[in-house]
Amino acid sequence: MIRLKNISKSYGKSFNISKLNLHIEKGKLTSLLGPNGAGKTTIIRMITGLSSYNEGEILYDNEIFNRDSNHLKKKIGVVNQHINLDKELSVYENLIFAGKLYGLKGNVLKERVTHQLAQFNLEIHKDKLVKKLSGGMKRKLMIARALIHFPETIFLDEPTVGIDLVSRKQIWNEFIRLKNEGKTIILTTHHIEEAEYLSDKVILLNDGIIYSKDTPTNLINDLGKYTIEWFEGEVNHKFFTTLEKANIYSNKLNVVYSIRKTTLEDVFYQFTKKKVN
Ligand SMILES: Nc1ncnc2c1ncn2[C@@H]1O[C@H](COP(=O)(O)OP(=O)(O)OP(=O)(O)O)[C@@H](O)[C@H]1O
Repeated sequence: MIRLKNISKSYGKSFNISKLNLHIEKGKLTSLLGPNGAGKTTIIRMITGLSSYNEGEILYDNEIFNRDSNHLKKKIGVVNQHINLDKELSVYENLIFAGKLYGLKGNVLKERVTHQLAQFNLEIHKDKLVKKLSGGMKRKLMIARALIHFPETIFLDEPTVGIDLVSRKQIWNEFIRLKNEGKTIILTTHHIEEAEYLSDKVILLNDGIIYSKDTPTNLINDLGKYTIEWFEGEVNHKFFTTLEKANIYSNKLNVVYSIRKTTLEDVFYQFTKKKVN
């Protein structure tokens, strides 16, 4: 379990996290969702030792984690939001280099690299220089690289940006496989359907403050399981706990409408609208 206790951090006057408390459960996939600038990357950077904080402590299984906790860092894999591959090296060389940084060598290193190339459909590109890869391929390589040492805890900061739908779904399967192996995964994404599909828990945050933490199903049920959607100058939504209540309401509408199941995207949209406006 990862625990943030009373974490405070500020970037001058522009952004402030004050006494943040958070538990991230072991073996689960937890998503951090929030609008641009909510603080998702800042939180991930603090938990992975890439950013400092002013106050508080971070614990991995009751052990204090700081920027010098190298033995704990070896158990972590991080996919950064920004592409930070070595673009003058090939796909294969990037994976070899990353593996060596984690102390892998010989046949073990070669086997891991071969495994990762296969998992992310990168075999045919293995000798290409990174600078010649498409954006989606670079993203896949970022994920393959972060998992080269089979980490226990995996941080994915917008890992599937720019990846096509088919590849994205293959990557989702890989994340589910990792979760089923007992890995702890922390995800940020602007693909809300990705978070709905993958997450055990979703954290909604804005301005460095956590507003909710629950399962996708509970967050959806809290808003109302059924949505009526109609257009009257703008798109309108109303949420209902039962289909019967939605039907009664819809009978009073004199416009074209649709009734559908509420999604996590509706939850996120309502949350963001309220917090940003
Ligand atoms: N190095 C920095 N120096 C100053 N301000 C920063 C720095 N990094 C981030 N910020 C500010 O901190 C706030 C939170 O940024 P952060 O990147 O954590 O948000 P985010 O939720 O990940 O956003 P996005 O969805 O756009 O990636 C923003 O207002 C941002 O401008």
